[in-house]
Amino acid sequence: MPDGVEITGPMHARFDEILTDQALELVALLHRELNPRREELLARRRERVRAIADGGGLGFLEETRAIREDDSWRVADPAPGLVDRRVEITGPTDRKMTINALNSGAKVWLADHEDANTPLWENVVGGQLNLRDAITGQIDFTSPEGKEYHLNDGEHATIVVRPRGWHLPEKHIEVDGERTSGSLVDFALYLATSGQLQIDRGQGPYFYLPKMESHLEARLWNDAFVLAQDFLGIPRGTIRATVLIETYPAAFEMEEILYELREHSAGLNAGRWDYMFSVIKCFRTRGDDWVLPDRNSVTMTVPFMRAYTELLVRTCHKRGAQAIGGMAAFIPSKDEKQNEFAFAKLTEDKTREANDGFDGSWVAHPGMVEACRAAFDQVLGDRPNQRDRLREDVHVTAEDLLNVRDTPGDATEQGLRNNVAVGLRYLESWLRGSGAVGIFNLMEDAATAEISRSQVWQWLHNGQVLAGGEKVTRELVEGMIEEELAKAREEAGGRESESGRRWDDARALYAEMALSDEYADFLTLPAYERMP
Ligand SMILES: CC(=O)SCCNC(=O)CCNC(=O)[C@H](O)C(C)(C)COP(=O)(O)OP(=O)(O)OC[C@H]1O[C@@H](n2cnc3c(N)ncnc32)[C@H](O)[C@@H]1OP(=O)(O)O
Ligand SMILES: O=CC(=O)O
Ligand SMILES: [Mg+2]
Repeated sequence: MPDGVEITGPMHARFDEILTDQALELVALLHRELNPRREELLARRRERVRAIADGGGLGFLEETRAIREDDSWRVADPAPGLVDRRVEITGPTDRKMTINALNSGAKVWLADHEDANTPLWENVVGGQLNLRDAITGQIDFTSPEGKEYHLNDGEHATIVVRPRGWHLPEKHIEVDGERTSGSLVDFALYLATSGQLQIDRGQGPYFYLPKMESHLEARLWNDAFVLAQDFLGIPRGTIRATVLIETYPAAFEMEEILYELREHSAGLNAGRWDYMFSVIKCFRTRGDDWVLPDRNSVTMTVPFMRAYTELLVRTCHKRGAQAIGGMAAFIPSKDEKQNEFAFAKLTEDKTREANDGFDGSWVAHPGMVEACRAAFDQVLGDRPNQRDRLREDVHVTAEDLLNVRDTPGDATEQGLRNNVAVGLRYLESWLRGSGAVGIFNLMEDAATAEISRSQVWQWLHNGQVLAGGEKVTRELVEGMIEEELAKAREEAGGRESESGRRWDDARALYAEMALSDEYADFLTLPAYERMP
């Protein structure tokens, strides 16, 4: 074990293949060099939230105007495997999903250690083992029912790993007695154990970077890339990273984020669900102009969402970067009518993105890959992307990005109940180690769960009156929590079949997240403390 490094989680079978001396040395190096800055940047986030609560706003930065006005810089050309990204599938890195995602026909697989993953120690290290086995072609799986899974002979999706966001710690690897950063752990373990294998296959270690709130956080990632490449003897610029623009502050720093990462950049993605969460979070105490209607009525065509995606495409293409669309949360359903609806909505969503200039987009389920591809084929044809579509017609202002007031739709009793029902079901699943789950025919993950609890918090603390005339009160929400918990328990098979279930923990956590006066920055932080 390298000096100062301690593993506090169990060493299960084959964990030593991932927790190698070299990988842990890299974790230690990155922790010692970068963790103090990570802590400072997290403190800056808290200051910014305080400033907004005190009446401050968001806007394009004066101090980086020169970067925005300098037309001479571009990001790196797309790396092998990332030239054509018209359809990308996302999902957790368990063994079965890994095989299914790689076989799905998508161009890219976002192998997720963020929104779709509970950072259980077994998932953190086990996911890396699955990735490595997939890259060496030695992955197969037999389900408890006896179904066998192997990689197909054909082309497989390019692997792009999404490490945890800067806010999340890793408690099972300590350096000098301190918890490490989940981001740096996920990044270092993948790079050290699979990076060279990917290079040898003619691709590279590729990442999706989540939940950043400023270009300084992008600079921190870039510094991690440079340090890690030098440490491992990998040429600079080999790593490529696509940044999710999924926080409100980051929407004002898109160009700066591309600039910081330019030799490693693979573009930007519209992380629409976390974006919505961040909008609620940033302005949650600022009154009626900032209150969003029911989650399901905040579509991509409402003014503030439209401004954000238009600016994202414009910014990327101006700098030669790819613009990747957001997640359509629709998943196939066994109900024929519901299924038709899901496919129609997905096609509408992907067609709009393709017409707007996006180079590709996300789906949550293998059953949706073809529909997304078809929508992009219509626009791209044989071209691998449409980076040449500059969208010089787009002129988005700060006011456009901030125009939440003109979002149509109501806050309804049904919307409130749906937030409670989804949040409880999701948290129960998360606490059992499954961070992505299909609920009421939609994909739910950490980002959508954050919306559900934040919206309840905002409506309650804003004294929101629902469309039917009822005011959102603590008693109303508490009553719904009990009712929806009872329904969820019943649907899951009743109390007799509850062994291993965590309904009571989910109720306690949801109530804390939605009702307490002190708003928690991320629900995954207190949730993580409830995990072994
Ligand atoms: C806001 C954001 O960040 S979005 C990105 C993060 N979120 C995600 O990545 C969620 C990805 N999606 C999923 O995890 C899943 O689709 C779920 C959990 C929502 C639904 O999964 P299931 O309940 O298994 O759906 P369903 O039964 O229809 O799946 C059918 C098959 O497709 C597979 N499958 C479903 N989704 C995926 C996926 N994303 N990747 C790989 N395989 C998948 C299932 O494993 C299953 O395989 P099997 O038939 O061999 O058993
Ligand atoms: O990560 C994606 C999102 O929408 O959130
Ligand atoms: Mg997200």
